[in-house]
Amino acid sequence: MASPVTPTPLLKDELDIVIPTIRNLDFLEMWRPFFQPYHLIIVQDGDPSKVIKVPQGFDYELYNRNDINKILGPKASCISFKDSACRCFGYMVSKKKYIFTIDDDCFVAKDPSGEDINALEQHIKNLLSPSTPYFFNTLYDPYREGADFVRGYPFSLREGVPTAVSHGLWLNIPDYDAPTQLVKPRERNTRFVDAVMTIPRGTLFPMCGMNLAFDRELIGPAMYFGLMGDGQPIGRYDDMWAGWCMKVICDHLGLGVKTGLPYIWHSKASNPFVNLKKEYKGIYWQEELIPFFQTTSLPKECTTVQSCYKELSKQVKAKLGKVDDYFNKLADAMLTWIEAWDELNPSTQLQNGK
Ligand SMILES: O=c1ccn([C@@H]2O[C@H](COP(=O)(O)OP(=O)(O)O[C@H]3OC[C@H](O)[C@H](O)[C@H]3O)[C@@H](O)[C@H]2O)c(=O)[nH]1
Ligand SMILES: [Mn+2]
Repeated sequence: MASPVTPTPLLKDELDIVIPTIRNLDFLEMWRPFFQPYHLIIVQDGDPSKVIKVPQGFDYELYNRNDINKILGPKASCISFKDSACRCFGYMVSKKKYIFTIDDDCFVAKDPSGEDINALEQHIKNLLSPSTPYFFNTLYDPYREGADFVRGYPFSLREGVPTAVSHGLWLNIPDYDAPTQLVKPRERNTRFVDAVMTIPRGTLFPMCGMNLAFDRELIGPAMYFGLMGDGQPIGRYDDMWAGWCMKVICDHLGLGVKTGLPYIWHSKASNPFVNLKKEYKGIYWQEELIPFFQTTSLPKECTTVQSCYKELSKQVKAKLGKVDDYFNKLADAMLTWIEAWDELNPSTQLQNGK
């Protein structure tokens, strides 16, 4: 009797898993059944002389700060140090169409039936099915098995648009800001919501980098996680900044962003006092940043992610430079990022990421 053929994991040779880390990578043992077939890109932050042990059997490349400096030269200045924002270097050096990024304190969660959740498989499903940013489907993801568009949903919109980003969530430790963490230190997220939905066009959202996947060819150059951490006045706004820039560009280019399933189990609460020191400026700056992104418009001549991003950098400098000089530096770093991206990925300067 022939042994059952194990199905080839979806996108096995078209997806890289990017992990920022300052710790050991034992968490991979729990993910082995789901991650082992895939190539890992490990971005080691902090002291490059520290040896990061990768469990046996994983196919990976590892970059520390010395490697980043060697590969990018002066352009390495745009890659953050001592902040998880460094993960975006992994997006830049990857050669694959898709990226899944996960933190090293995120583990396999269980769904209400007690089954292990293959977060990677769900992200791939999210990315391979269209999004519906122009009209909200009240039964959530219409492309999901057992669901569809509801009555009154325009047939002209049922084809949907390509999905650029899949934003997953977290059981146990929720991704709260420091003030919320301080007032609710024991709060845990126990609610499993069985839904995936498209974030409507024109709506921003707080993108968390903990459990995130995206189509690198559609939106990769917009996934810059900014200037954070060492030497910078702000931290823990890396993924937020990337999410706002990305969403404005996705809306402009007609691409979709989904949030919801899959869940991971977030195991470690970082120190709220340390977090407060990192993020406090962001808490009041964002009251000006959000209106900026909500009112930003990109000219129709911007038809590639790179051209959109360069235009966004110009507007950041013009309109946010007066909030704080940091945004002038960030606007310049956005341009450096795109230059570095194009140097490492010469073939991606195409129309609309196609
Ligand atoms: O200096 C650093 C600190 C951490 N990392 C790596 O980044 C991942 C997240 O670190 P950690 O789990 O300690 O922080 P959280 O507060 O849970 O992270 C959330 O908020 C900040 C970021 O937006 C992050 O994406 C969120 O998940 C982890 O893999 C650390 O090893 C680092 O590279 N450099
Ligand atoms: Mn964490």
